[in-house]
Amino acid sequence: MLDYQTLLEKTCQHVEPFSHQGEVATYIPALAEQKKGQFAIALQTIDGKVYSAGDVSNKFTVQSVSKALTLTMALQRYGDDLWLRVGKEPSGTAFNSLTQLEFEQGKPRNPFINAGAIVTADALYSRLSAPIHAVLEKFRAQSGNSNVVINRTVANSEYQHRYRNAAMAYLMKSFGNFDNDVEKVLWSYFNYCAIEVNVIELAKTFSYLSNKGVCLQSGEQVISAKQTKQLNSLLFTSGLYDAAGDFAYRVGMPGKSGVSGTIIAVLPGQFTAAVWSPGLDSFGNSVAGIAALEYLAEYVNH
Ligand SMILES: NC(=O)CC[C@H](N)C(=O)O
Repeated sequence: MLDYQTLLEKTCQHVEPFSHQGEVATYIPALAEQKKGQFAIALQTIDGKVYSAGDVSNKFTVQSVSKALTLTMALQRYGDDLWLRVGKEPSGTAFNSLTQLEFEQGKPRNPFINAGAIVTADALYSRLSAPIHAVLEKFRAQSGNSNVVINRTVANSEYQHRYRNAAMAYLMKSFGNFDNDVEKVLWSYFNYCAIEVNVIELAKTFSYLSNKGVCLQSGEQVISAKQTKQLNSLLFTSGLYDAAGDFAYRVGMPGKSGVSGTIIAVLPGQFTAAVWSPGLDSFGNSVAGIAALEYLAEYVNH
């Protein structure tokens, strides 16, 4: 097998043409300013070593990748009771689809589509006195960078253009699956999405997913080894929305994507990887990001 550093550099070369493909997200105006043609990749192995290549110092907002961490924090507090409010099945619909929610009485299919993450944010809101601060602090502790911040421009832009997410949240409220003030919970959700990192920080934040629930930076047992397996299974079936099957087939690892063009991928017992490239396919997933992980997957043992 190639050593990781060489592999990441080869991956960068391989995906260069893909990094110009796709479209940057425009439905959040502040994200529309991202430029295509950029690419970065990092991974942290379970012995704590970090490898990276490409535009490594570039910052981006985590977007829906935050859903994996907020789900983790909700599982810490609710355990399996969380599943009374959100399902575990793949949705087969877009991340921001409303239709299923009406048919299924306001219970979102899974915690990774927007509706599921918003109801998870509502659950967290009930248990935390300062939820935005708590999630940000978690990112800081697990990324090993105490200076991680929230991009206020992106958070405000998302809140201003919140119509679809607000529609989902109010629909859930109408079905009785929402406990707190909708606007306050939405604001917290957008702040989680607007946390800003680089690929190294992001890979490190999710090291616990490849390391039986133990964060390599903080040393904390974040969730149990069993819950980690369960969370990885859900990422495998639903982390890339209605493209989860294609991603599973091409990459073969649990993953979570975000509309800033970032994706994390987990190889349990080996490493957590993070990629970023802003050009998105029609499912809202990074074109070069998926191509990179597909390439990487050919060279690693799993
Ligand atoms: N897929 C995503 O990354 C979506 C997250 C984005 N903040 C939204 O709510 O629309």
